[in-house]
Amino acid sequence: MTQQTVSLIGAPTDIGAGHRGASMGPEALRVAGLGERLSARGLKVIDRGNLQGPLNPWLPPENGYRHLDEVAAWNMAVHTAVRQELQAGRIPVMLGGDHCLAIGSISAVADHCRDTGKKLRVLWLDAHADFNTANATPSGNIHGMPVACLCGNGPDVLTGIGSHRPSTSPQVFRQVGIRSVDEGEKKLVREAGMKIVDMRHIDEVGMKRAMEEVLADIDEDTHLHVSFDVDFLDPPDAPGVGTTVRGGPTYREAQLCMEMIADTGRLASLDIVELNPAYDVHNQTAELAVDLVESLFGKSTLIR
Ligand SMILES: NC(=[NH2+])NCCC[C@H](N)C(=O)O
Ligand SMILES: [Mn+2]
Ligand SMILES: [Mn+2]
Repeated sequence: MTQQTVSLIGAPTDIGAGHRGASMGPEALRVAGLGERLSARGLKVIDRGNLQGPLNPWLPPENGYRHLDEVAAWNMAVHTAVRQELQAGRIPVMLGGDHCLAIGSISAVADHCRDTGKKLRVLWLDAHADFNTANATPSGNIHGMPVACLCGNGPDVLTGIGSHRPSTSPQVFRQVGIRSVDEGEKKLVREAGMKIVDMRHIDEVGMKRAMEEVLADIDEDTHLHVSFDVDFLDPPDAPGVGTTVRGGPTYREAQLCMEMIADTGRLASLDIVELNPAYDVHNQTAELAVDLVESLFGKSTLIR
């Protein structure tokens, strides 16, 4: 097999979040050895450095959105960078930054899939559904809205990023690890028919069967994008995030999830978002994220 190339793209901003500090995420992932570990897995790694965008003015929401113009500017930068790496045949790994940046990365992946005739599948690993709208949001923070925006439900400056509006549809998503959905947001995910593997389902059937369900209809034509919100993980293991929710996957469950994704051989792009070093303890959450991303790229403890 030809050697695959991974491009690391830093997007150092907390523009869509309710806590400051995710802007330090890209550097914490580098310090935790992300590039070196992927190289050691046999991948060619190019670090594109960090994108630039507006500073965080830290203002209250206006008309239901906080920092809307700045969020749009950052996402346009992410879109362009991710698109470029895909066109060059590389695997873009977007280092957030908060989860609003998935609007830019996934719209780029969706455009690329339209160009190449691939079938897009997004695995959204998260404690949250991130399907809020200006009406449903309890906070105005746009990191709680990217999935809705990508499905065309959001402000024009965000739903219009990329060459197609909407960029994608709820059918494209499989959400895993979900355990915090706001009241109005629940109604929206139900109406949209969003396929959600929530923690209750993982408790009931186990991570193995839950992931078998999630990965069932992936085939050789699938472009698999993983949007990994680090708050997916159980907070005692991963304190370095702004919005912790108790009762996430254990270390072993998260490993199995990543290993089963790797086994499909279809991973073609990745976001690592919401890592917040201001809340971390000795960079342990960044190190855990790197460990799991290695598994996503095929590291395994299997002996047989
Ligand atoms: N990407 C995240 N961490 N999202 C958290 C969203 C929290 C909450 N549902 C909100 O909309 O404000
Ligand atoms: Mn999220
Ligand atoms: Mn989250």
